[in-house]
Amino acid sequence: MTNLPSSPLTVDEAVARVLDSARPDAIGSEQVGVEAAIARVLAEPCHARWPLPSAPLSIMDGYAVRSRDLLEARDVHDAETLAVELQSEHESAAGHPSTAALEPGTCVRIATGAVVPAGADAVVPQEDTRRIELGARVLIELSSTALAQVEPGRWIRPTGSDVAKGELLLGPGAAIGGGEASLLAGTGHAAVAVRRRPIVAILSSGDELVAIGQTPARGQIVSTNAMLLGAQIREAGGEPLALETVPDTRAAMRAAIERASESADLLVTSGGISVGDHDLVLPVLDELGFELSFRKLALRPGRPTTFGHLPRAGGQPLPVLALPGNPASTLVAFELLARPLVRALSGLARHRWQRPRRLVELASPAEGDRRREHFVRATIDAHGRARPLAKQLSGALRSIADFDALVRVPAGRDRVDAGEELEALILRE
Ligand SMILES: Nc1nc2c(c(=O)[nH]1)N[C@H]1C(S)=C(S)[C@@H](COP(=O)(O)OP(=O)(O)OC[C@H]3O[C@@H](n4cnc5c(N)ncnc54)[C@H](O)[C@@H]3O)O[C@H]1N2
Ligand code: MOO
Repeated sequence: MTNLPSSPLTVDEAVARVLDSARPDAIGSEQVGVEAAIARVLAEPCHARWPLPSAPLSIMDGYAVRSRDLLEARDVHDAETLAVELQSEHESAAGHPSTAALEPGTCVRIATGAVVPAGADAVVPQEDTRRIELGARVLIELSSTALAQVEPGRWIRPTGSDVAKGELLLGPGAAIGGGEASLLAGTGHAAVAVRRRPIVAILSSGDELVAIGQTPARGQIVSTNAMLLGAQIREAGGEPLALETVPDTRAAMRAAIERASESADLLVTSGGISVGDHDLVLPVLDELGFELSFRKLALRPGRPTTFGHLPRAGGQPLPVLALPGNPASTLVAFELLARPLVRALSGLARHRWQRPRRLVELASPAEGDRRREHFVRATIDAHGRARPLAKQLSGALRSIADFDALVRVPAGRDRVDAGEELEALILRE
């Protein structure tokens, strides 16, 4: 049987315990196409298979030149402008490099992104030139600006200047977004090894719950927590596994937990974790050999939040976070405890497990709690100030809709006045 600790843990202590127990290495990886890797976590180091750019490329539309010619005219002969012959048959366009080497005293037309031909070592932008037609010949007159600015390498991206061949692109734990996928794909990775998404089983329980779409009878409510948790799990990078809503019977609860234990990397339950006669989550977990880590937190909303591990024959123990059923308690306790755990299990680098926190000024007062830290749901206005929602009861659906931040009112403060600054977790910008 589970022993109750004398004083509840603080949120920070509880988060540390949850994260210390995380075993990300128990979750494997899979090979996916690079586009499918977006929003996933890289599992292995990736090195560039070729340099970028793979040849010297022009940064400007203009003319590829030999800088020696221009520097000689400028520095030796004091020329203010210089006309060079255009090799009009050897244009270098993007995807169509010129194959001819540039002769002294000549230039070729070059487009942005096109390969600089052999012999050329600088580009002169088109706007610093004038085209002169002399019968069949075309001369390009390079202006005084062009002469003043020219130097070897001017307006050219050298081979490997973006990425060298073999360079480490990204390491294990990197979060892959569009930019990272572009870097990988552009250097030869059409497929990459990503971490498997942790499977998070969701179990909601309660005889009062009816399915979404049904009209609840008196005393019944629509079961919304599984959907809420599904959204939070996906946002955290996990894969939700929704178990059916179970009635308040030991047999049904036990069967659902055993099913979760077969395939999940984490089990999150909502409801049935308080001290009522019908609160069966902990008794059933105990029947199954639950190893308790903590049973209660100095957290509002979310006081009865419970965490521990269920042994599994021949495998890693299953971490179980039992969240209170009140919707705000479910949301806040998931955000504070389960989200960092899902991110840890997903293989993300440690500094990305928790949300960044920042100080916000209150635009209106926030209510506190004598014994518990209060995570107040608040909107953030255009000036970055936090305005707590009017309703903060943990059972109020109004208290979890249309807010931007969780503002942290320390335990022991009854009220914090407008104008004061508090730490906040920004959930949406
Ligand atoms: N004597 C005590 N009573 C309570 C205590 C206490 O310390 N001593 N703690 C209170 C606190 S704080 C909370 S929070 C709740 C938590 O209770 P449970 O986790 O056991 O949750 P339930 O009783 O099952 O449900 C609470 C509330 O949430 C609604 N609910 C449940 N599941 C869902 C769902 N899937 N979708 C939407 N809403 C759900 C449920 O209908 C209840 O209204 O305990 C206090 N009591
Ligand atoms: O902790 Mo309960 O979650 O306040 O209502």
